Amino acid sequence: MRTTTDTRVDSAAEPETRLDTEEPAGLAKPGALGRLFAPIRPHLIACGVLSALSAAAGIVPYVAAAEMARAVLTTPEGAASTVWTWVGIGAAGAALWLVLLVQSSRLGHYADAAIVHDLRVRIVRHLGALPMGWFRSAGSGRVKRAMTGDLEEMHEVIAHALGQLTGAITVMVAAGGYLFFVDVPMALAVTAVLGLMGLSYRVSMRSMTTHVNRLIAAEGRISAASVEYADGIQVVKAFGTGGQVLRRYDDAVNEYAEAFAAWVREVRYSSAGTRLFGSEMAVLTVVTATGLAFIAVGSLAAADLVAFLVVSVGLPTSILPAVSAAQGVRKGRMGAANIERLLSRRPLPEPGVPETPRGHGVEFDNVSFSYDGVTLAVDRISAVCPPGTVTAIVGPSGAGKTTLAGLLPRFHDVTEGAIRIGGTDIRAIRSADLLASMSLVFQDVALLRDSVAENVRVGRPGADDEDVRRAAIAAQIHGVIEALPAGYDTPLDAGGGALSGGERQRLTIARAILSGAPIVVLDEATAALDPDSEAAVQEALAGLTAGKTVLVIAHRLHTIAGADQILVLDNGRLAERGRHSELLAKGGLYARMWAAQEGVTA
Ligand SMILES: Nc1ncnc2c1ncn2[C@@H]1O[C@H](COP(=O)(O)OP(=O)(O)OP(=O)(O)O)[C@@H](O)[C@H]1O
Repeated sequence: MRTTTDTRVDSAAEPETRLDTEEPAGLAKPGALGRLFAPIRPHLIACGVLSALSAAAGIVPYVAAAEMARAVLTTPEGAASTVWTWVGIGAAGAALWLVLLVQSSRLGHYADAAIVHDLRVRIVRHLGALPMGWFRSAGSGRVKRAMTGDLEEMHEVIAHALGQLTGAITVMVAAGGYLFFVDVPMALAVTAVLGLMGLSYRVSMRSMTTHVNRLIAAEGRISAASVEYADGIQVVKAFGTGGQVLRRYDDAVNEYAEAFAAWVREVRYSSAGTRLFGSEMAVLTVVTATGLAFIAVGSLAAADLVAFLVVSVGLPTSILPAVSAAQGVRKGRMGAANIERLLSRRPLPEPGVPETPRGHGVEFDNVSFSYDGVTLAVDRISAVCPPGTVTAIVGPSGAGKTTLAGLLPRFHDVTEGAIRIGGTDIRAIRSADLLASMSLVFQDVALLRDSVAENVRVGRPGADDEDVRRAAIAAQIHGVIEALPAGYDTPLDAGGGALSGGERQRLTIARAILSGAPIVVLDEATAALDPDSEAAVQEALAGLTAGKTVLVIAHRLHTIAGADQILVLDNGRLAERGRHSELLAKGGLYARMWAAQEGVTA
């Protein structure tokens, strides 16, 4: 079965599946940020206004200091009252700066909490409505990125970057205005230094998107190679393929380092220019040199130079946060684009007027399905699976067994034909009811980070401890659970911790038994279990499947020799159908597969 948690190295190596037709991260319709932030626009505007006012108030103490100096230096005798007035103005500015800063930060964080919560709920609801097949194709990394990384970028923009940007712009305008008011030629000299800083910054950011996308792609390959290594560690160790996997990891790391080095190489001069022209040292040097020269020729008063020294030297420190804020906004735009793309994925269509199936027999009626719209993974298959019978699906690897079985719980919707349960098209059944009507037991056993009891109770939330115990007994796992350190209360990690493969599978069988769903879709484990475990699993399955409509994807034919009907798939088509003895007598594909397996196992 092709699943996201398969332990096969080859499947883990696939960076993208053909189903996942998303554009690369970050390349999306512009304006995503604005659209996602629409519900909190009034808050953001208020936050921006408060940040701007706070930044303007923050300039006042500097201006006050400069004005005091000018007053004292130009008219020392009558300066006292002017000085005290500016002391008052400066103090009021400082107090206002603090109050407004706290208010704008409070508002920003409030808006942030509201929108991030809103987006989280929307994402979770949307993920709940997406077809299961999407999760299998996109992988857990995509889901994790939307729930964590992309949302963090949003937080960065709302809670920090917007305030920093508006603040920096206000400082530039307010302080610049004051400096032009004091002396135009000097103000032009300061503008020239800061202009050079802006120019260098623009040059260094010219090809940022290209470099960032290259880095993101390399990062993706590094994490794919790490997951591949961790997921396939058993195969890697057993077959000594570690070298090959590690080489892929090395290549990805080298590509990342090379991408980074290329970026650094390209921007080394422009970045240095940004730092140099954006430093207090540069502004101080230019202001002092130009100011003294102007004083020497009599075009500038010494008092005015003091004003420039007080106000302009602090400008780079106020403006530089805007540089990182601008980057934060860029990243936020990428995160918003990713979230918007996820939210725009088509959910599983729900029926307008849901129907209730009359019975639990399953019928595949001329069913076809294609992942890529070109090749049919399932090609016009018809079969009837009456209630209380076992239908086995067999066939070579890639024949379409997993795909066909996955169409029943609507992991994907059929491309053509129909699947019916109790005579009702599954697309006319509410998806929650559809899933409640079946137990899915897959080989990539999904366990929760919770106690053993809760892991079984997932089958029927609200079931009491006695029901859980009875299900565990029927699934032949009760004895194993009792032997665990804390019995049913033993915590499990997602991988199942101390439980063996067979035990983990029996735990999910217990879960399915507890659910009591009338249809069972089962993917038999491909990994060979030891004879004792296999016998226990088979007994557990007998407890699960009695009286149900059972569909089993079988890899080891001897386990389904007693099935009521066997569908033999080949290349997406139904090659043969019948009971074990009939198919053997036919001497076709099934008989050949049987001979090959018996030959191997004999
Ligand atoms: N998510 C997917 N996206 C695109 N193609 C897929 C996807 N999953 C399976 N396929 C393709 O569909 C075809 C049928 O695959 P499927 O996994 O159903 O076969 P299978 O009989 O279950 O194989 P196996 O026994 O190896 O699990 C194969 O050609 C496979 O490459």
